[in-house]
Amino acid sequence: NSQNKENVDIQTINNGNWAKAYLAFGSNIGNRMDYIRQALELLKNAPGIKFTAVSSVFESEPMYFTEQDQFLNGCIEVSTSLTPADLLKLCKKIEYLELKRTKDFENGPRSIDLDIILYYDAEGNAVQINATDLVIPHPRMLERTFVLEPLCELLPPNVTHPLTIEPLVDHLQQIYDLNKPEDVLWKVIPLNNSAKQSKIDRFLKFKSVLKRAELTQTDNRVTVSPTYVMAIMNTTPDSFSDGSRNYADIEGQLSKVKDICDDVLKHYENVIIDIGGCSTRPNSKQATEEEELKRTIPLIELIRDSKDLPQDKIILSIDTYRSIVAEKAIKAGVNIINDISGGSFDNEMFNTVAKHPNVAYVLSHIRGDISSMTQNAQYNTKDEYIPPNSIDYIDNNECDASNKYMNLTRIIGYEMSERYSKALEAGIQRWQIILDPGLGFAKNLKENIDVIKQLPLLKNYSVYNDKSALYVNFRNLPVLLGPSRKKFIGTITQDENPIDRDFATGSLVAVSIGYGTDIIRVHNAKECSKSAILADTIYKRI
Ligand SMILES: Nc1nc2ncc(COP(=O)(O)O)nc2c(=O)[nH]1
Ligand SMILES: Nc1nc2ncc(COP(=O)(O)O)nc2c(=O)[nH]1
Repeated sequence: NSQNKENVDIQTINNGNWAKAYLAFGSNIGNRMDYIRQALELLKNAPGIKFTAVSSVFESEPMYFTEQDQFLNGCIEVSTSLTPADLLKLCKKIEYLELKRTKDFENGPRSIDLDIILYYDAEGNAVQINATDLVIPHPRMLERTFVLEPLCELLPPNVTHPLTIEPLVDHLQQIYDLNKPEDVLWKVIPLNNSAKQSKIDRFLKFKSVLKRAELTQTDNRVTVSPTYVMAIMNTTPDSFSDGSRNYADIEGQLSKVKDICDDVLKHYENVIIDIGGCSTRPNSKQATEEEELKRTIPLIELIRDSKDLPQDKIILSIDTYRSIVAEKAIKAGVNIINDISGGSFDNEMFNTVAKHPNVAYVLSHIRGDISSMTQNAQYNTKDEYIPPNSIDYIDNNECDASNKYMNLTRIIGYEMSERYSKALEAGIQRWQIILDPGLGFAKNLKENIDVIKQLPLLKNYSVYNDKSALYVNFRNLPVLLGPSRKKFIGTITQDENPIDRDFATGSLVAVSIGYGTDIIRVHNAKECSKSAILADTIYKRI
């Protein structure tokens, strides 16, 4: 298939010398995530292999032989100097020798399965093989959403199947159009089991489908699974909204945590509690690291030690931009690092998160730092959304001033895609990442409103960065919004005092869910959970 200039062709992605292969992994026995991580590690360290990208992880219904447990599936992109036959040998060695897989019968349960799906030679031409032990392209890939969905996270929409010459995204859509529920996957974010928690696999789970928007008659991927409520537990004396004076009274905080759990678990199966020991209000005085640790670690330990809290329903998050605080909080039992700085305030943050692949990471958009972000809120946008002029809306903005940006989401999306690429370079896995466009961080009233209204665009954003030859899309990445009690609400509702903004925040919770947010971060968990469950009932039940 001929590729014209602005198309992204495999050759340019393929850094010119080695071959490029796409593998699919699957596991449905034991600690599936562990098997997958071990297989990735073995692959990464194998001679003749260069890891270039890993997709999200999905939970899928077993196909063909359905009397078995659900699988975890995903895809891997590698550069390789191995021939297809040697690459197959390596996969088998990893499956059977290293990870002691036993194959009882076709399509039966397995600890790990590594399949070669596609293989492109050094010139970027798709290789076809039809041997008894190896068929490339994989003969059953076009009937499997658990292969095509992760593959479409790694490959731009113009990449076609070598035999059908049809775009992979179209093959995937054809399966979805059959409307078989078992084909719709759960996108999962694996969460660590700290010693005190039950041993079961823990995940954040999101299910999305393509839905035609009545007004625009365009198809957008929308989430149809329940929203996660992230309840704010600020332990700072000056946090601008709940002014909790009782940050030193740790028993008092524990009882507040109990109340939050009661309030949210009345409507949801899980509750995320976001513990913050250092205010991030614009121009606020920053607590020292030592002070932040004192305010947060003991509380995390107390929560995780508490016998009368529903541990397997509580997901703990720490709101910090400091890598040391993040590391200690993970040891104390948090599952999510919520970093408002997108890893830009502390050069060690990405490396720290990369060491814990079963800890989720909120990658937020910001410009400048706590004291300078308000001056950085200039975005030269126009109101109408003019999509990028390349295939299927792949942006290719060079991030220089000369470019006439058309739209806020293209600016924020591009800037987030750069942080995303840096995070992956540092070894963070795509499956760990939650996106947050950062309401109130280097944004004025108009931008905050536009961020919410353009959420469907951000969730479908993709960019091919000419400089880094990197294709990035945000497909299946969950989005978190934190509108609660913020200044832009007070400006519109004329509520000077943040504590008076809860009712308005409740409205904004519903609006945010309507525009597709997957996680909502709120102060008043009791009242906002009601807004959330109401909005979920309207917008998210298919
Ligand atoms: N959901 C799901 N179902 C499955 N059924 C059969 C096989 C066997 O695959 P093979 O034909 O590539 O060995 N793999 C899976 C899988 O990975 N996920
Ligand atoms: N992920 C995320 N975290 C945040 N932490 C603090 C604040 C500032 O608000 P607060 O001081 O009321 O917590 N806002 C966010 C936000 O919007 N997103």
